[in-house]
Amino acid sequence: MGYAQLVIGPAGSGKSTYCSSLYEHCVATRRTIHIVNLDPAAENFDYPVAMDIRELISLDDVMEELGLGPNGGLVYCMEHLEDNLDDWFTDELDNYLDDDYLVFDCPGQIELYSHVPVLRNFVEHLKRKNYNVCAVYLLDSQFMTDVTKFISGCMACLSAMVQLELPHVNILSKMDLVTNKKDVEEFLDPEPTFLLSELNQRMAPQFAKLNKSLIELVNNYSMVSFIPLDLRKERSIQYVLAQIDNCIQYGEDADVKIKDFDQDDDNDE
Ligand SMILES: Nc1nc2c(ncn2[C@@H]2O[C@H](COP(=O)(O)OP(=O)(O)OP(=O)(O)O)[C@@H](O)[C@H]2O)c(=O)[nH]1
Ligand SMILES: [Mg+2]
Repeated sequence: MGYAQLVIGPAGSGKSTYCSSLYEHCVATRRTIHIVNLDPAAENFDYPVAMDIRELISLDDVMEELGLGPNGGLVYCMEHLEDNLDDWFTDELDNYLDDDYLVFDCPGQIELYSHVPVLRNFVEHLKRKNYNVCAVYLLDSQFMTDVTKFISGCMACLSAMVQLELPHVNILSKMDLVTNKKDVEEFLDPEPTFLLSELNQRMAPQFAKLNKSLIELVNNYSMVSFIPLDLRKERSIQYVLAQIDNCIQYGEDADVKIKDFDQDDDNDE
């Protein structure tokens, strides 16, 4: 059984930075993880890149040869990855062991999470290869200071969840930039009634019915819950990682292995 995090979220929400901090955390705690770059437009990396979509296809070539812009080019690259799941990607995956832990640093284009089925098929492929997969959705805490942004952030997140049908952990990134923690805390695990009254206050009366439906929708998918992440704090990274590990049942198997190992040791004596 392998383990995988699919790190997703809007452009600039901090996905790649999260991946590199997670990598450093794992080095410090002597844990092995491999970070995979799935963003054909990425250029600089603060983590060692275990697999790289840019080895499969070049965004510059695609844009030049097909006359596509950066976003169309990216979608083309991702679809090319989809077409190569059974060969290039499977070959790459074969370099890793059954119990390895992979973290996929995804591009931020929102269409990948709303209606382009590439990531969905990518996840299905990982599952077929016996990986436990968890979606890690990053939302920038800078956009969490008022209820309308919160709801729109939730809707984008929800559309990703409906697409991917994966267990997910929602993270509020860049908490170090939040000066007034109180403003954000209101939105970490909010009561639906609080959200509704905030929303009604913000918007004209004719939206009351729509507001109610929106809050019900977000609430029914039980996804209005975010874990704050402050990358300056080791404890914060550790907590987030523990939640994700729990989601993909990572620790459970590891415990069994340590026990097996100890027993072998005993036998040797
Ligand atoms: N202060 C602060 N800045 C951050 C944090 N995480 C990311 N940033 C900054 O936010 C910007 C975007 O971060 P990235 O990690 O590249 O975001 P991304 O989600 O990978 O972006 P795309 O791949 O373009 O979608 C960079 O300037 C980062 O330095 C954080 O925790 N704190
Ligand atoms: Mg990135």
